[in-house]
Amino acid sequence: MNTFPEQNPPQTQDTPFPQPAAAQAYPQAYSSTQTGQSAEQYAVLTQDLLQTFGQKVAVNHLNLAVRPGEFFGFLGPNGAGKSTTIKMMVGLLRPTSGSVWVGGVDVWKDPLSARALMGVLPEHLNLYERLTGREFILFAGHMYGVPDADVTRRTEDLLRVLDLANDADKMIVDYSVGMRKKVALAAAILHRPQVLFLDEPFEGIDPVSSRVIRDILHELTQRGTTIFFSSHIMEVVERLCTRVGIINQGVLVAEGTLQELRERASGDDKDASLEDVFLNVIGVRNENHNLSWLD
Ligand SMILES: Nc1ncnc2c1ncn2[C@@H]1O[C@H](COP(=O)(O)OP(=O)(O)OP(=O)(O)O)[C@@H](O)[C@H]1O
Repeated sequence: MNTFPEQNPPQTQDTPFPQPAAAQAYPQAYSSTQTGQSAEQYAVLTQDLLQTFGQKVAVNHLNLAVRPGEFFGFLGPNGAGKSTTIKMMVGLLRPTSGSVWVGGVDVWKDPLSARALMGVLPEHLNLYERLTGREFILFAGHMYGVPDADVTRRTEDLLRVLDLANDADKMIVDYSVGMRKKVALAAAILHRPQVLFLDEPFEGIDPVSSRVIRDILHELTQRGTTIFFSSHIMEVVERLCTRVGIINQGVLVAEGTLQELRERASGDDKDASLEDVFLNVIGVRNENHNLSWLD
């Protein structure tokens, strides 16, 4: 009996890249989730995840397996389905069908246990605008049941390293885009989550804070946290990620280490950048992009 698909469905678009392969990379994940045996071996596991909005298939039978401690970069062009996938993974958007496990917990069957294991920086930040930055981070720590003394100490540490200490007593409504993102990030990591989901964490962040955040994320993975993040910034993904998945039109079109993706997507060009690989995988061709009316 094998009801689980071996691969993601065929791509809707003609690309030079072979079929992706969470199911090939981690076949045991997919052979035994049917019997409920192996989800706990994975930090994040999706099985046949589908999301439709009317006629639009935003995420198309996604099968993805992320191992504990991996730094997984999730790439795709605008509208590819990254945020929709992350929302289904973290319990913000119920899948049309399919399953998601985080830390072995079925997110849609046991959402409270799953949420306790994760930290989330969503695409659209929904912050308590009338709290100060410090109050918001303290509040998040208490919500996750972190002991009082730890909440206080970690909050002050995070405010300091994220360069928010001078604005800690200002209300969030008066924060800049980057400051809001940093305070949301602090709230997402204070309880030392097992799995951290970040949707575009570097958007609107200055280079100094960007470096600090990269260092914090690296440190978290060194200490066992799994990170699943989406980004359009190829250099950051290239520098940080141990594995990368590329989604296009809701379909996972490539997955692997950077080296594997380079070899598969760019043939002999072993020095191809992630940007080259990305453009190759999603099938971008060199076309004339001139605007004739600018002449
Ligand atoms: N609530 C919704 N209702 C209808 N369509 C939606 C909804 N949310 C997302 N979509 C559609 O689903 C597709 C995937 O959107 P999604 O936000 O997941 O893309 P993305 O990869 O995160 O894009 P970006 O990089 O631009 O943030 C898009 O076509 C989008 O218009």
